[in-house]
Amino acid sequence: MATEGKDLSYYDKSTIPNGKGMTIGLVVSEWNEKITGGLLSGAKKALLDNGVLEENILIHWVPGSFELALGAQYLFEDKMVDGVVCLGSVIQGETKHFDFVCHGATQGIMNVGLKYNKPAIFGLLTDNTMQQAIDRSGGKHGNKGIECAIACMKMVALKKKI
Ligand SMILES: Nc1c(NC[C@H](O)[C@H](O)[C@H](O)CO)[nH]c(=O)[nH]c1=O
Ligand SMILES: CC(=O)[C@@H](O)COP(=O)(O)O
Repeated sequence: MATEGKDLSYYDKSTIPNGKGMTIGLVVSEWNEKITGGLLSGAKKALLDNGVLEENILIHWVPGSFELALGAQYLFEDKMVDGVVCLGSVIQGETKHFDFVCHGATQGIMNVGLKYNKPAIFGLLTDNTMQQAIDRSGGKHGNKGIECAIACMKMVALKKKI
């Protein structure tokens, strides 16, 4: 199922663990800041709405999506975070650069979560157009930031349960 027809902002609150004891990092790309700022707003609100204390939400900006994984690694290495949500927006330009940024960011985010055995959530929008990015960062398809914050909370809770 594509994003079309899915509301990225929807979640069943009854399935969300209480976030009171969780510390969550939000690493955000400066590139396409209007888009990533929307993702950040959604993610932060979702965490707060489900019990995560504001002082336990650690927000850090990195230059671009290619740096998201290293930003997450800094948090895993130096802070007692339970999980990190990586938020970025890559929009196709004239060249193949889009492919390399997306690939590098994707592999990096996956690998850092596996390395630290903690959730590093893939909040990267990889869009053909700015409108597609707008639609997925609080527009007609909802907010990928909300989806990713909820995914992070669920994975943190799962790790504690196992
Ligand atoms: N074109 C986009 C970029 N490019 C920058 C890279 O992410 C990286 O910061 C640079 O190559 C230096 O290492 N980043 C995005 O997040 N979105 C883009 O559309
Ligand atoms: C994803 C990118 O890096 C891209 O926006 C850069 O644009 P271009 O491919 O036209 O150089």
